[in-house]
Amino acid sequence: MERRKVGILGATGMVGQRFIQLLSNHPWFEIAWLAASDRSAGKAYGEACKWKLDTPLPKHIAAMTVQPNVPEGCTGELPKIIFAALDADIARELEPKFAAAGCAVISNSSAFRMAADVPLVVPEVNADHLALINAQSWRKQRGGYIVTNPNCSAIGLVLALKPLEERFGIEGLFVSTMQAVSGAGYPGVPSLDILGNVVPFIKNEEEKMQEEVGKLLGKVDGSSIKMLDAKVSAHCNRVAVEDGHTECVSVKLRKKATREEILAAWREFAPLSGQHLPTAPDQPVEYDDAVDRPQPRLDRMRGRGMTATVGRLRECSLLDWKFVVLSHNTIRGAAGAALLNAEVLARTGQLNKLGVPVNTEAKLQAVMA
Ligand SMILES: NC(=O)C1=CN([C@@H]2O[C@H](COP(=O)(O)OP(=O)(O)OC[C@H]3O[C@@H](n4cnc5c(N)ncnc54)[C@H](OP(=O)(O)O)[C@@H]3O)[C@@H](O)[C@H]2O)C=CC1
Ligand SMILES: N[C@@H](CC(=O)OP(=O)(O)O)C(=O)O
Repeated sequence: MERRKVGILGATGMVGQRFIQLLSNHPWFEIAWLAASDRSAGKAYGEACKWKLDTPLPKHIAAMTVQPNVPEGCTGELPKIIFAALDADIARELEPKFAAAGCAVISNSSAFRMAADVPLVVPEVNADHLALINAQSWRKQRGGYIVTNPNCSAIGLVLALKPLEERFGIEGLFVSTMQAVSGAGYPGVPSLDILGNVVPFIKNEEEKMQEEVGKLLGKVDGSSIKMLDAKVSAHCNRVAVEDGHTECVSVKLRKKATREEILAAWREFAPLSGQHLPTAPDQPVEYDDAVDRPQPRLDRMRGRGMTATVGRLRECSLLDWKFVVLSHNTIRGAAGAALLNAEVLARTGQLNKLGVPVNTEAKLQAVMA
């Protein structure tokens, strides 16, 4: 099968590099275009980027020229599938330009996550929300659209919560995070601030987690999302860990559940099985019953970085149950999340009619039974 050509906006950053790593041998997609800021445009990628990952930068990618960050600046044909890894302010300006040019913009940034007609999606949790793209004006005019994935801490959290919400309902939750430094991009948090230290503040993070969980676990209601009716309180902290966000969660359920019932809900959670999506892990949520797991260094690469590891399930004297969840912030929490969204869009035919006006009848068949 011929691979579809894709582009990466923000290709030189921490998430952009993960996109390159995950796309390098992807069976469905091939990198054909890379863009970053004006500082990088015109340079060879290998010169513009400080490669920080532990696999080598592929030679053919290092030799590619970084393009200007506008659709019309492309030498040759602009790929119609754009993975975007831009800071929110820049994304707010640039992503609509690419959607208006008929591209599927598969975004990591928070800029449009809470917009009423923009899907905020983790495929195992709410793939049916992708139907919202049909309400976007870019879709009607030239076929383009924006799809987003959540904040990296919200992703691990909702993977653990979705099986509980489905079976028991969630009334409220309290979560406290320990977030890796790679979450702040490169160069990110100064070493003198973080070494031997914990910083109990990440700008806007608690607000984003709280509101995104409501949308992710919400229900499609016509052409909008009815938010989950639950109270969410988040504390977010930066810790001296390279990759992997750890979260301590206490949850109040609507229906009482035993420990065995909760473990079964996680174990049996396999909404994408049978879809054969290259980036989907066999087990999206894995429980480890060792007393001292999950740990970022030991567990972040489970399921090739796409599995959320849960552990330490025990009764909570304030709410009902408490547990710990860990997920890789730049794979499951960013580039891998966007890639999985693109794979679902490919499977459901939503990457076919880009660059042409689209009849807005919802064609998407939800991939979840
Ligand atoms: N790191 C993480 O764990 C996660 C990050 N995200 C989100 O993903 C996005 C990217 O984050 P991250 O990779 O960490 O950030 P980085 O700071 O590491 O990278 C930013 C990227 O944006 C590019 N850029 C900056 N200005 C412009 C511009 N005007 N036009 C085009 N490109 C520009 C940079 O290019 P240049 O090199 O030329 O400056 C670089 O490629 C952010 O919205 C972030 O919040 C989401 C989930 C997790
Ligand atoms: N702020 C997160 C990463 C991130 O970029 O989040 P968002 O995509 O919501 O801006 C962290 O520091 O770990």
